Amino acid sequence: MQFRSGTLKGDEKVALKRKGTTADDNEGSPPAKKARSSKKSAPQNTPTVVTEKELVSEPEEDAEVLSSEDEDPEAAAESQEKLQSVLKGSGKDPYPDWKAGDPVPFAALCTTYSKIEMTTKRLEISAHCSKFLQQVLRLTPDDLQVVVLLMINKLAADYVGIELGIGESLIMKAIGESTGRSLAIIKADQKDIGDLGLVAAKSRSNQPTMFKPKPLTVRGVQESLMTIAQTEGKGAQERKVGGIKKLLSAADTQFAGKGSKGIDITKDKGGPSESKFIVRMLEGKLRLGLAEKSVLVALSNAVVMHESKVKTGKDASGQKIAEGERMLKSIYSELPSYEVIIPEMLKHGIMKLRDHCNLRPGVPLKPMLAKPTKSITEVLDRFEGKDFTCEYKYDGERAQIHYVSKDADEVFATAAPSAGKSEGGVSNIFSRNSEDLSKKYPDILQRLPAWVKPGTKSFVLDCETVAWDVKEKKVLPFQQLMTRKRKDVKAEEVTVQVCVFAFDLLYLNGEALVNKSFRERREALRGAFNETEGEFKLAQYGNTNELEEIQILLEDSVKASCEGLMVKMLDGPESSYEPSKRSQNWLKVKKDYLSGVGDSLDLVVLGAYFGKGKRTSWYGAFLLACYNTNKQTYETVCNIGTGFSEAILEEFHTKLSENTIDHPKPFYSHSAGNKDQPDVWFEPKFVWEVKTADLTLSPRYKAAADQLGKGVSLRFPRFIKVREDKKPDQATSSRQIAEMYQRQESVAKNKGPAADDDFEY
Ligand SMILES: Nc1ncnc2c1ncn2[C@@H]1O[C@H](COP(=O)(O)OP(=O)(O)OP(=O)(O)O)[C@@H](O)[C@H]1O
Ligand SMILES: [Mg+2]
Ligand SMILES: [Mg+2]
Repeated sequence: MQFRSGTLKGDEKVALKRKGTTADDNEGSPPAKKARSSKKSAPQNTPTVVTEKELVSEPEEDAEVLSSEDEDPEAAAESQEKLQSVLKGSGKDPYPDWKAGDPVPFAALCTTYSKIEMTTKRLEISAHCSKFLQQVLRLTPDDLQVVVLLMINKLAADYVGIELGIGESLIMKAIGESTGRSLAIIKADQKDIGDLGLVAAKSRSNQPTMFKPKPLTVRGVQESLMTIAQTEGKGAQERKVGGIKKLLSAADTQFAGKGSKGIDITKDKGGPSESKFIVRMLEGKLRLGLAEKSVLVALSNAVVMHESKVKTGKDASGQKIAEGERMLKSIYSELPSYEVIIPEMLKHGIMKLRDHCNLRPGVPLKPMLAKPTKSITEVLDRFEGKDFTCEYKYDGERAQIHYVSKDADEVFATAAPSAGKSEGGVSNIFSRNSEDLSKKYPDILQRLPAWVKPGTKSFVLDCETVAWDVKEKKVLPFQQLMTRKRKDVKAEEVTVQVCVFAFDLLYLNGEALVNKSFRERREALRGAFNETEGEFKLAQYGNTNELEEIQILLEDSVKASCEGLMVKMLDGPESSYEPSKRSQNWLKVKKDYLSGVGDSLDLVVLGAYFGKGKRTSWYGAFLLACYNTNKQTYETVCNIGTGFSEAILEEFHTKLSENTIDHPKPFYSHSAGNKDQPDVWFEPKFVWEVKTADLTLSPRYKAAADQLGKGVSLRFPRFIKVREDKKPDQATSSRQIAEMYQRQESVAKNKGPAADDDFEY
């Protein structure tokens, strides 16, 4: 098939492909230029004009716990006040039936979950959370940590690497076996109801019970989930099913024997059913509309209220509540570990946390992220009147290196399970996801001590690992890095050499540097390390505000096999390191930016279409989605069939077919139209990086539809690579897509489609 520029939308192209062509016909085709000209010549693709008012979206909780992107301080103050009035309202405990010192009943947590699920109002959600946590603090403070972790649907901090996310088929099997219903009936119910949690609740409430098992406790459930998550090896699946069955049999004892009157799934979203929430925890998604950030805020509120009641017998003042919230947010951004913070907070009080909890080697923090830009002129506009620096943007894998030498004074019991820990020090590499990469890069850890100057005893370093051509002495493309094994790599057997490019220093010799200016941090970085050719380098940079000079830096960076530039504020509080935040103070300029879009997207694979011709046994095209962090749903954004090699299609077929599900998940937001249904649906698991010519509004897709009225879709989407370092809920958010669309439209309006290009490759 010939690619006819300007006549097809990306999705139409996929549709055509399905009629008998192969997926990568267009390998190497629609370049940005064609796509742009197509936009001019295809007026039917011109997006509907959206008014300012429509663009004002609801404030959205970001997946990154703390990123309070562009928060409006006035609105924040107002909501603080409202929250306090809600909090101070009725003093009744949310769950009366538990005595001080008793383990927290799981039913109590489920009651709170259910209340949260019944409202969409952020303040009510926070209030329910906070009241429940206050009751935990008063009656069973020892369980606080477990309760908080379950509220954010985690079994442990990310770096521990324990995750749920059990496949539908195992869960269905366990529901069937534990309730004596056949798998066929469970499947039929699932088809009908579309929500496994509710299927479990229904199955359970219809079941006559012979004896009454002991009620579940929060701690007991957490321990069982942990065991299930950690089951590996021979017969693991059977043992997992066994574990789930046990949990489900002990669930909902308060409803047991009450027959179908127990739970009416049509009412109240199934109510506080324990089975429902257990199943959702197993699936890895609670779907309460409870963002991690809200739990953090509720926790700080609850602790401040509790402390005040204990000390003075009265409610805390609004000011105290606000102070507590600021304190906990700031602590958590440097030390994102409830396992460390909660015990210290219970021991010393929330306002004393700074004395006990600080950034520390061994506990990875969420990295600071950058905002995309479309051109150097945009950078100059944004940083006008400020000193900034332009660093090469290396194209590899983000890495946070944590190190404490064996003879340092600092000893932390909470370091991640690391290679070096048993010998006394800390020596870890963490991914952007806070996953422990130490087993992937033993060669880096081995060489590390040689890069450190004698006085450097401990540090946390932010850097990019890049594949390195030892012979030619230059950076290799990202694809080379991906050919490295991910686990159990032996330093002697490394085939792909890596060079570490360091660009920030967050901690040095016992002191956190995150609040210092970038100029100072860079100075400290220079002072603490020795560069070693091909092994360890500081990121190349130039400090300039001149357009032409930046242009040259950009060209040089590309010659050095980099992706473009990272432009960073140098001085003042704005140049501090902002963990987990996509900051205005870090801007990325990519060499191959496409007008109006500026960056690639990372999308979740939800479904696929079978290929045609010789590819009937593989998938030829895929349905992709972005993530709505507010609603915790996946919103479809395009069909894609371009950019795949045969080998990769074969590989994807193998991997994806293990994750098929019979019906789309209830948290998939997709078009209901018959012709828009993919041939197969998948569990949300894989994240792919995709480039697009531009964004357009389309009734077939749902991305950012809340903000824009209609869904956004991608034109000429093209597969770039698998994002192994991103989880589905770290995919590009609906809000980012709305932002990209708005910026594209404002550029189109002001200057015409491609008028702002000040460089081109
Ligand atoms: N000098 C540098 N300073 C900061 N980051 C750098 C630098 N060089 C390379 N990087 C990498 O660039 C990344 C940011 O740009 P990139 O477009 O690669 O982001 P991404 O991983 O796709 O994530 P997202 O699209 O969510 O921002 C950083 O996370 C880091 O891994
Ligand atoms: Mg990158
Ligand atoms: Mg990206």
